Formats: sequence, C-alpha cells, structure tokens
Amino acid sequence: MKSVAVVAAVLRDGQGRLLLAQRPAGKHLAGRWEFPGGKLEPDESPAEGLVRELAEELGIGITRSRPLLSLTHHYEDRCIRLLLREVGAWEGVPTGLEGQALAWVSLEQAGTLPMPAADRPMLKALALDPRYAISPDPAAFADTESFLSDWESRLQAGYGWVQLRANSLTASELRPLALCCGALARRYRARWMLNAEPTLAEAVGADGVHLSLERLRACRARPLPADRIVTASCQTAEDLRLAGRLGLDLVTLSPVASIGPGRSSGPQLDWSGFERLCADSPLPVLALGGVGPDDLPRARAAGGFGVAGTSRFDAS
Ligand SMILES: Nc1nc2c([nH]c(=O)n2[C@H]2C[C@H](O)[C@@H](COP(=O)(O)OP(=O)(O)OP(=O)(O)O)O2)c(=O)[nH]1
Ligand SMILES: [Mg+2]
Repeated sequence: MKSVAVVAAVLRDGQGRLLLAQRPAGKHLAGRWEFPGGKLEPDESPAEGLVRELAEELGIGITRSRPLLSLTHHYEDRCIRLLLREVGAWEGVPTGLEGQALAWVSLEQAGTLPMPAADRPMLKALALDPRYAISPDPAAFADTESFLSDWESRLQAGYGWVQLRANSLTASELRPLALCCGALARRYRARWMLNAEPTLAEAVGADGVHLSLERLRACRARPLPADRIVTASCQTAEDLRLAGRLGLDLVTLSPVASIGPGRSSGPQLDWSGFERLCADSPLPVLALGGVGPDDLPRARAAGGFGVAGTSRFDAS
C-alpha cells in the first residue's frame, strides 16, 4: 500500500506543554487528539507543508521548524508516513479555524487522551533524551568501582537515557551491578534500561528493557507493560517490521558507520541506507554504530529520532 505523507507539529508553550488538536467529526480518526498538521501536497517540502497546514488549521505563521522524528503506520484502510517537526518559533495565537478543539497538555496528560495509534510511540519518544548512551562492557574495567564511576560520569555529563549492557556477566553477577547502576541513574533523574532478560529488567526496577538482535528475533510478544520502555536492536527492514508488530517503543538501527575492524555486525548502512530503512519504520529510530551525539542533526535529517552508542558517548 502506498503511504500518504503527513506533516505534523510539536508546538510547546512556555511551560513545555504540547498543543494538541481534536480531529473534527466526519474525518478519519474523528475525535482523536493529534499533533496539528495534515497531508503534504505534491512537490511540497515538509517545512513548507507545515507552514501551510498550520496557517490553514491554526492561523499561525511558523518562522522556524526542524525534523524531530518520522514513522510509517499502517491503518486498516490506509498507510500514513508521519513526519513530526519541532516548531522553534511562530507568530500569532493558535485558534481552531476548522472548528477543532485545542488543548495545551503535558506529556503525561497527552498519554491519557485518545490519540491515533500512530502517535503512541511518538509520545513515548518525546519523553526521552534522543542521545541513548550505552555502557561499555564491565569486563573491560579493573573492578566494579571503576565501572560504576564510568557509568556515573555519563550521567554527570547530562545523558538522560542510559543503557546497561553487560553481555559477559551471568544474571546473578548482573543483578547487584544493575541495582547500583539504577540507584545512580535515579539520583540524576535519568531513564535507565537493562540489556538483558526482560524479567531481570523488571526485577531490578529498570525503566525498561533493551532487546538484543537475537532476543528481538526470538520475541513473540511485547515483554513489558505499556508504561515501561522497550527498545530493540534492528539491522534490517524485517527487524523493524517485527519490532512494530510486537508493539515495542523505539529501535536502534545499525551499523550506520564503521565501528572498527573486526567488530562489524551486519553490512554498513551509511546515512543513505539509514534514511531508506527509516522511511518505512513503524517506530522511531535511533542511529547506532560509529555515530556520536554530534550526529543528532544528521540522524534527524535522515528521518531518525536520535543517536545511540558507547565509545563516542563518553563524559568528555
Ligand atoms: N495531523 C495529524 N495527522 C495524524 C496524526 N496521527 C495520525 O495517524 N494522523 C493521520 C490522520 C489522517 O489520516 C492523516 C492526516 O490527514 P488530515 O486529515 O489531517 O489531512 P489534512 O489536514 O490535509 O486534511 P484534509 O485536507 O485531508 O481534510 O494522518 C497526528 O498526530 N497529526
Ligand atoms: Mg489536518
């Protein structure tokens, strides 16, 4: 099914609340609360389309917007490619020019409103730091203290979303380490994820679980409830579709760039391959593999939501 491109806006007020609009009666998904926007016209860029849509629907003039994330959602009768953009500045006061109700809501309030199914993973992403910092293997450190000090240095550096990845440890070794990492993450008010068995992530009180490529491919149902975060490693379009069918929240897609000799897992995508796979992804995507936090604008320009990694996400 050919997808229809739709551009929509994240507009924030001075308190960080989001502007949502209620879809008018008689339209697809009537009554649902959405990010204001609409269908792109042929030959229109997403930035141009958003200017036109928000002038028509809200009577405001956007002076700046940039890409935030994209995803492709299959409804029963149509397929929508949603391009969500962050509006930096606008002129005028938003008014429901098509008779639609408007509301400024916090992310938490937005989560309680009926929204289109495509918007669920977008809301999830909006609550997260788009720089997902993955820990090095604890086995590479002389002792637990030096690993924990490395973990804390990333939190100190301001990363708000961190993943404990410790493939070389057994579950009984991992559990006490995870509890220490979790306590540190809480102290810095960061979200933290465990890359391990979902039951262990649950038991140590992590904000969510990250599924390795192997765990994803063996997964039959979303492993944690909707209020937790589930991310997964993907390399192919098939992996992305599987993560979408399972109702996961976000995915990493790798390897985008070279991760060093002998460490390659899967063919290198380059930014062009990343962009191509992102275009059909049902979930927001983070670029992984040879990328760093400074690649965020590039990842966003290619349709991704964020960047993930280890070595370039250090404290310096
Ligand atoms: N604007 C917007 N559309 C969304 C969101 N989530 C979502 O699934 N959609 C779907 C609903 C619609 O099928 C499509 C948007 O089309 P639309 O009906 O708003 O299009 P439009 O503003 O150009 O209106 P029209 O001229 O077609 O009447 O995308 C969202 O958050 N914002
Ligand atoms: Mg619209």
